[in-house]
Amino acid sequence: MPDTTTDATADTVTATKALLEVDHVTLKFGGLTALDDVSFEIREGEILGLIGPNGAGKTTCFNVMTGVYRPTSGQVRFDGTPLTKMKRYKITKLGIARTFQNIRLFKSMTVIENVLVGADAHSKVGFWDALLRTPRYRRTEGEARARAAELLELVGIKARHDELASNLSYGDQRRLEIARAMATGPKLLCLDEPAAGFNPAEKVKLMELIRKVRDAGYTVLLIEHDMRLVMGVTDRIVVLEFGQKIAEGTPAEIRDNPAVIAAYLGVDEDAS
Ligand SMILES: Nc1ncnc2c1ncn2[C@@H]1O[C@H](COP(=O)(O)OP(=O)(O)OP(=O)(O)O)[C@@H](O)[C@H]1O
Repeated sequence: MPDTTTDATADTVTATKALLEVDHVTLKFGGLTALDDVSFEIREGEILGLIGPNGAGKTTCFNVMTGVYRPTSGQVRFDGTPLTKMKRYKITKLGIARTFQNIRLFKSMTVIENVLVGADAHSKVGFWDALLRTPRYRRTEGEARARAAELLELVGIKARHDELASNLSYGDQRRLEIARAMATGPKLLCLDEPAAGFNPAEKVKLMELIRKVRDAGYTVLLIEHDMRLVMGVTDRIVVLEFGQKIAEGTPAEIRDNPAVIAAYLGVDEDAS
């Protein structure tokens, strides 16, 4: 686990390649500029936090990265490939997965079935293979189940694989959402406020899980309101305010940044 508060670690992170690049992205909703010439990158293997006060543009930025919105100008590149005109399912196939602020599970399916739905999005088995239950289909299905079980193990809910998703606690439903997103085989996992509604003990467990996910080889983007969680788990942080990037750096740098403090305290930077 890298200690990202040291300069040496910051240098190490700098040396890794950019997995996703947000390049001068502007997005307008009618007269409102939700993102204003925003640029930053997510580096392979890091946990990047995207923070900012309410309405700063975090979700919009997330939606641009995952193909929900197209930027008015600028470009997003993933592994060097421009995403700007790509359909959402193609973006998933390229290797970007996300969870949602409001949990979106199939509540009447079992826990493992929810993960298998995610895996299906990535499956190479065709319609006829599935219909005729060909050996190729059965082999693939077996592999998908084993993989789904591994993911449930990773997020800590394997013992409950046969339960209905609706029977899980709120915290475990969020864990299941993460496992389902990981089942699409992403390189980049985007978590949209995963700690919403969590108590402090659940937040500590979530931090452990996020680190575990990164240590398993994923790059993680985290939008989160809880500062303690963001500061405790990320390698770097990008801060938005009124659609503009106002700061970028390690948690220690962000904590001491006057523009960030002013944005969060709601005071005028010049007056502070
Ligand atoms: N679909 C939309 N149509 C019009 N305006 C929108 C739309 N989505 C977001 N906005 C506006 O864009 C700005 C940025 O919103 P966004 O939801 O990205 O902020 P946020 O940082 O995620 O906020 P929060 O922390 O409250 O979730 C806000 O002023 C919001 O009202």
